Amino acid sequence: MYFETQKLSVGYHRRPLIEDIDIGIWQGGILCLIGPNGSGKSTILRSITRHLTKLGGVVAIGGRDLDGMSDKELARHVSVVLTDRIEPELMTCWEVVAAGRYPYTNHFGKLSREDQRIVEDSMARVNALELREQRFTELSDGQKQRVLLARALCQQPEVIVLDEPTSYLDIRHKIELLDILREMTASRGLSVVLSLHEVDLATKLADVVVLVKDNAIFRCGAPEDVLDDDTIRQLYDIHDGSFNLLLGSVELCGAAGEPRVFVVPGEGRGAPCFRALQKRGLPFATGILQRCDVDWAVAETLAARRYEAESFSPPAPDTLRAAVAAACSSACVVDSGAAIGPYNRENLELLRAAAGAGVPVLTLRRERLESLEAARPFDTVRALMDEAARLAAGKGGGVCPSSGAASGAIAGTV
Ligand SMILES: Nc1ncnc2c1ncn2[C@@H]1O[C@H](COP(=O)(O)OP(=O)(O)OP(=O)(O)O)[C@@H](O)[C@H]1O
Repeated sequence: MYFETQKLSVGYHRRPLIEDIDIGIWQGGILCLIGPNGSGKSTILRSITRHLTKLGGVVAIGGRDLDGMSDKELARHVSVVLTDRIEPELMTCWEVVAAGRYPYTNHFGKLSREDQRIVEDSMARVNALELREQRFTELSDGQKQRVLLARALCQQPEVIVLDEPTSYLDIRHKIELLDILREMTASRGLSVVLSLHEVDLATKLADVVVLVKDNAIFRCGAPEDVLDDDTIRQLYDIHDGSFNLLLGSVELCGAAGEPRVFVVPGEGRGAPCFRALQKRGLPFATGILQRCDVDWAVAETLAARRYEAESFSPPAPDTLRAAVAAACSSACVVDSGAAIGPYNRENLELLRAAAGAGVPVLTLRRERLESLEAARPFDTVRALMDEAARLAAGKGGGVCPSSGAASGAIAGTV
């Protein structure tokens, strides 16, 4: 490993917070700490960079113990972007970035032409050149973050340490930051050690993730091997709602209770309907859901009841029968508008059965489906859900299907 810690112990007032930290990353690699608030990520990063005195162990770069380096020497090897907001009175952004050249300048701190070129280049890399004459204290948090990154790059370090560098950045600047780090690791062999709160970004950026929890390194390894939905639930003690790593999406807790609305999903079109129902506090059932559909992952958390089939397969007859019965006894059925083909034709049967049983079918579909003329089209999810909510509250005045009608529909379907 190019950068590594051996039996590192970190903490405050001589009291260890985390001990025996053995982590490392190769030249050109990215190591990312993730974990809940207060788990110790910043403490580890500050101890690595000597902003905090470590309580024991070794931090080394290229086999050299950092303890043996002067501050200036350390600054040539390691640069740092921490969460502390520096407030340099009256300094322009150019001057803040130029301060990153101090490990290379003489006693008078005079910048050579080459130094000036590097400052300019670093600012250009983070798209901050237009801020050069502005006072640092007058920038937004996101702009400050970019200027501080430019300063860290300007130090031309071998290792860059960043504590939650994305926290103030909008989506575009987050992507840009991650691109810059990836480009620097690939082109210059820079090693990166950082902490992130966005687990999904960590999976996309890091070569190694270190999961920090309960005063210990909980797990460590390649994100592909270490991170899954279960591990994340454990890491963050998630009980309500869920996090889906594949989609990088957080889902809140779904409404519990007897479903009054039935959603026919597919192609990810079910998910916006599920979320709209969740926001209205309406429990819903959904089917037929295929495991390969992204709707499946969202429904797993939000649906009160699910009727499922294996990927690219028809549902089991019992499942279909139960789904039809559920749809036919709902206050309304929502057709999310997914294309119907050989692998999900049962969903069309389901819609027809519900319509045949007199259940209002509300659809987001643009084209009318054959033998589903009774479906009421809606242009927006919101308008449709307003109607679904009205019907679910029993204000529809529509037909409440008799059990006879429902069973007839089921018999005709299956
Ligand atoms: N200066 C300090 N003195 C004593 N304890 C501290 C100090 N700074 C932080 N701590 C404690 O150390 C623990 C770890 O804090 P740390 O800031 O490292 O967590 P973190 O994982 O970076 O959290 P977050 O995700 O919220 O930034 C916390 O319990 C915190 O209260």
